[in-house]
Amino acid sequence: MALRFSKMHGNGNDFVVIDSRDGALALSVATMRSIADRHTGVGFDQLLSVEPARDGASAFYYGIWNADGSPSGQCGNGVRCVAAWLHRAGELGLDETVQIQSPSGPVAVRLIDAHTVTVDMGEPIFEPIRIPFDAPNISDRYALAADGQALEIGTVSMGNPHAVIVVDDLAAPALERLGPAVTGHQRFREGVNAGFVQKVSPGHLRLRVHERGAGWTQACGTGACAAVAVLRQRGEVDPQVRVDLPGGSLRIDWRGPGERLWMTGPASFVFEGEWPDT
Ligand SMILES: N[C@@H](CCC[C@H](N)C(=O)O)C(=O)O
Repeated sequence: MALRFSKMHGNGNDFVVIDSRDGALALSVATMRSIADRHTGVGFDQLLSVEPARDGASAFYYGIWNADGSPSGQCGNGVRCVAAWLHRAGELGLDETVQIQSPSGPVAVRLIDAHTVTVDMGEPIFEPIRIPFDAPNISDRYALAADGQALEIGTVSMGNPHAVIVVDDLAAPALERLGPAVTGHQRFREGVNAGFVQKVSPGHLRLRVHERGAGWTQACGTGACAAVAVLRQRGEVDPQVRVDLPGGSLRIDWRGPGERLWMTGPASFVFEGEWPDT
C-alpha cells in the first residue's frame, strides 16, 4: 500500500513524517532503511509518526526511528517539526500550547509562528542508571577511553542518551573516528549520541553531533539541550545559550538542576510525497 509522507527538517536534521492519526504505525526495519536511503529512497535522519496519544493526557503521540531503523525516545528537532506539521494539518494554532507524548514521556510545544517552535523538554536526567551509562556514581564529568584516547565526558538523558565532550577545534580530523567510537561505546549499553562542543562564550556554543543510528547530522536538538545541561551543571554557561550547529542555531534556556529546559528553533516543510511499496 502507498504511504503518504511529508519531508521536513529542523536546521538540516531531516525527517520523513507520516500521518498515522488513525492508529500506531508499523513499518519493518527493512522498509524504514529503504525510505532512508539517500540514493534510492527519500533520505532521512529520522522517521517520525504522528499517532493518537496513548497516555490519556496528551493530544498526540509521536514515534521516532533512526535511519538504521532503531527506535529512539526523544528528538528535539523532530518534535518541533511535528508541531509545525500539526499546524499545517489544522490541529494546532499559533501561540497554542499542546502536550505531545513521545516514547520517553510528554513534552509541551508552542508555535511562535508557523516556522518557529518552543518546546518544554522537561528536566535533564543525570543519574547514570537512567541514561543508561555504566558508572557507580553520579558526577558532572567521567573518564572514558575511546579510540585510544583518554576523554573527559559529561552525560545526560533528554529522553535519549547523550555524551558531551568539550573540544577546542570542531574540525579536528580525530573527531571523525571519535564520533563513532563514543556512539558505540560499551559503557552505553543502548548506544549514545556523541556531542562535541566548543565554548565560544558563556552564552554561545558550537556543536557537532554524531548521532546513534544516523551518523553525523546537520543538527541535533536534544544534543544542543544536552550540551547546555552538562555545561550549566558545571557552572560554565549562562541560563540562556545560543547553540550553533552545522545546519543552523537553537536557543536553549535552562536555569539549572530542578528546573525544566526549553528549546526554541525552526521547523521547515520541504515537500509531500508517496512511497509506493510498504
Ligand atoms: N536528531 C535528534 C535525535 C534523534 C534520535 C537519536 N539519534 C537517538 O537515537 O537518540 C534530535 O534533534 O534530538
